[in-house]
Amino acid sequence: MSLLAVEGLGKSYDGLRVLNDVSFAVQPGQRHVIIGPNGAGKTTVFKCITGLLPADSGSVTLDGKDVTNLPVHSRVSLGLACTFQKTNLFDRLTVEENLHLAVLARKPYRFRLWRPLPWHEDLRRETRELLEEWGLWSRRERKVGELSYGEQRMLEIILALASRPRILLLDEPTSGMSPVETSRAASLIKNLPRSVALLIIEHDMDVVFSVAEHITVLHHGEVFLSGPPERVRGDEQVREIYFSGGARPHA
Ligand SMILES: Nc1ncnc2c1ncn2[C@@H]1O[C@H](COP(=O)(O)OP(=O)(O)OP(=O)(O)O)[C@@H](O)[C@H]1O
Repeated sequence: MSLLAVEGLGKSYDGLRVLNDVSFAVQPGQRHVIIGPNGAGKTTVFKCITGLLPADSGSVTLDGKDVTNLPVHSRVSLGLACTFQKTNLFDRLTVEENLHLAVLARKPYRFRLWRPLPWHEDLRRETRELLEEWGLWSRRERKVGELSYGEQRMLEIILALASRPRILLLDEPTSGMSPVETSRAASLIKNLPRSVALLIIEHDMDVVFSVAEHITVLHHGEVFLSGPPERVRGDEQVREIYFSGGARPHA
């Protein structure tokens, strides 16, 4: 069974149709990349999957459960996590404090001043494990606002993992990064654990082909092609879509 299934998704903004009958599926642990020219509807698909926007038609199924009408937080508790292009960190807190808050946010408790010590120690230990696992130990005391843009975006991916998602959606994880940062981010993404499936919107073709196991090409709000990277790489019309910007998809 697919981990995520998007079926017949349709969406309009003010009467203008931007998604039309979009269907694709993501398998457990799969690295699935969505590509398409500017305005193809990629971010809108993400917003419908996460619940930030209601779909006009179609359905979103997560691990066999229809989540089409569920709010964002319910989808998160079913194992969905997402990072968007704008970073969402606490600049004045340290790397460790940001991560600690992300770990804390996963715990199904409301804030209480007095908690048994082991509870706090568990949180702290988990935070430290994540810092070590992702090579952030030496920078744990740095204020997030002092990190480079690329480091902040990578930290955000790591924070998203703190919720132990089954599927992580990354919207243009390398946008705005220098070439060095881009290759670091690509290797971080490649090393993410297989317990989490990845659905990634990406424009950088080197990153796309180094990470993707499956690619869905969106064009004018429709799925133009969905298949393995070799098929996408060899498709003349996909090249035309990207490099001439003019081709309409075959039906
Ligand atoms: N809130 C909105 N109101 C009206 N139109 C919108 C809104 N958000 C997006 N659009 C339009 O919907 C279409 C799809 O936008 P979307 O951001 O999903 O595309 P995209 O493929 O992610 O583009 P990009 O690669 O440039 O980020 C575009 O024509 C865009 O202008």
